[in-house]
Amino acid sequence: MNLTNKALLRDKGYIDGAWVDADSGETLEVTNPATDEVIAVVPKMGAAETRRAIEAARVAQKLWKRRPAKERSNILRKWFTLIMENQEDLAQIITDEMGKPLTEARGEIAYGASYIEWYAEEAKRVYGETIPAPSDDKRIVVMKQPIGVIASITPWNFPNAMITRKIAPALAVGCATLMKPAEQTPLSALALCELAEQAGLPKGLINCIIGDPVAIGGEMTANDTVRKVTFTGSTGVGRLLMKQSSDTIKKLGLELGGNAPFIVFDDADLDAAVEGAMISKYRNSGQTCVCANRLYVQEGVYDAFAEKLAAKVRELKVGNGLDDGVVQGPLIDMKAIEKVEDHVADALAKGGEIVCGGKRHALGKSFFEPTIIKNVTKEMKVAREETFGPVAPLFKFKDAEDVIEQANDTEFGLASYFYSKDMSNVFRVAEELEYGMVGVNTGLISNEAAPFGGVKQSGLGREGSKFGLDDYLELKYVCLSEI
Ligand SMILES: NC(=O)C1=CN([C@@H]2O[C@H](COP(=O)(O)OP(=O)(O)OC[C@H]3O[C@@H](n4cnc5c(N)ncnc54)[C@H](OP(=O)(O)O)[C@@H]3O)[C@@H](O)[C@H]2O)C=CC1
Ligand SMILES: O=C(O)CCCC(=O)O
Repeated sequence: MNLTNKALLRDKGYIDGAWVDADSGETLEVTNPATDEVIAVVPKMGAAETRRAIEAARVAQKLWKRRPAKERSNILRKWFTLIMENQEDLAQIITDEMGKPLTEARGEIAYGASYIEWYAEEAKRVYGETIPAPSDDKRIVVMKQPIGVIASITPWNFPNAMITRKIAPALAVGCATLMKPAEQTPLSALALCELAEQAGLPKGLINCIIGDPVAIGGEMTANDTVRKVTFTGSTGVGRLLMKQSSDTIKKLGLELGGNAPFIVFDDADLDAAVEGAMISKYRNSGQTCVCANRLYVQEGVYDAFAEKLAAKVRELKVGNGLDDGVVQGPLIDMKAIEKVEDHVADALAKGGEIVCGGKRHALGKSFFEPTIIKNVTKEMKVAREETFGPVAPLFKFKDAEDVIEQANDTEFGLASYFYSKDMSNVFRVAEELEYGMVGVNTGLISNEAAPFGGVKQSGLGREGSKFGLDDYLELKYVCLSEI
């Protein structure tokens, strides 16, 4: 990897301010999915290292929570500045370890850093309240206090931003943290630790454990010192962590799977809808939990939308994310390719028709052709499961009632999108969609000022915005009585 700032390429875990190997000496290889090249070898840690990180965080938090909010804010601000100064190198690390095109990786660095900047500011605004008491001899004071030690587990699809979105609010309010990044993308996490250290974050407040997910997750959830587990990833693992956390009654933040509907009404601006679909569906090659998974197009514009979308999709350049002009990188691994192939084959067997793409890309490895399928029905896997790949299945619908029922017919409830110019339709549909987030006439909804999160089996809690701060705070009620 050809980085300007070589200090960013760390290949050890980070516990209590020290760069460390696994107790066992075992290691994991990090590979570039575009080339299959091994780009780093990192330690494979387990429960014992996790316990040490938790203890370091416990000790560090005692002092950190007492630091004035302004001091915590200044350190976070410095961290933000360092990240932006190193944006190019950090973006290259992302592209090398998970494949997304460099332009998207640069965007992720700015997006991830925006959560640190935002929470550096919000750190100073953790207001309590006084409440009028029901009797004259009492006063009710409500204070907000940091929860304590926070453990985070994050996925490979946003190796930087999913970490900062969790760690920044935690540190801002006075919590201490330990993180377990996905084993496919530990390098972005370690680079963030390096820059946090350079920003002056005291040791023990941020720790990074890489390795066996079952052992690390087991310790994080069983250990009483950890008061909150925050996770982004599949619903299956989220459910498991929730079960495991029940013995110690932890708070949970869960950002889980989605099955986002993207609805185009007859009255929509069709070009805008196509542009939104391109962003929402093909961003990160379809590998985000808010990616459009089911595209519902009203009868009157179905064929026109399919044609316009296909014209854009055929232009997408697939390849190594470091190469000029590439906008679609490889999928994360061959398991991901097999899932996408299975969804496409299932749709074709049940009457779906390929408009473009539909198979592995000629480049080989885990590259897949950007794909559109039409004549899709609710019996197909693409209707029920998150494909997590560059496949746009087009469903046809009659009217608003019909499409709302189909859109809500899923156990998931993360992101949803629709395009319409009729204001009465806009309000009604936005209210009726059972989702935590609704994009109206836009395919891109994520930013640091907005509450990101889902309903139903898409998770618990919100990340980003002023609401995201509350997830790292406990309310303490103090009752003052006259004597
Ligand atoms: N909501 C979202 O943003 C995401 C959704 N997904 C969905 O999940 C599917 C599978 O992707 P995958 O990457 O396997 O997602 P996972 O949920 O398996 O992985 C997410 C994180 O959880 C960790 N993990 C896995 N098993 C456990 C466990 N038993 N205890 C504690 N931590 C665990 C992983 O570690 P390790 O890497 O070491 O296995 C990783 O850090 C995707 O196809 C997609 O549908 C995936 C990623 C993000
Ligand atoms: O896929 C995810 O894990 C969610 C991140 C995407 C976003 O923040 O828009």
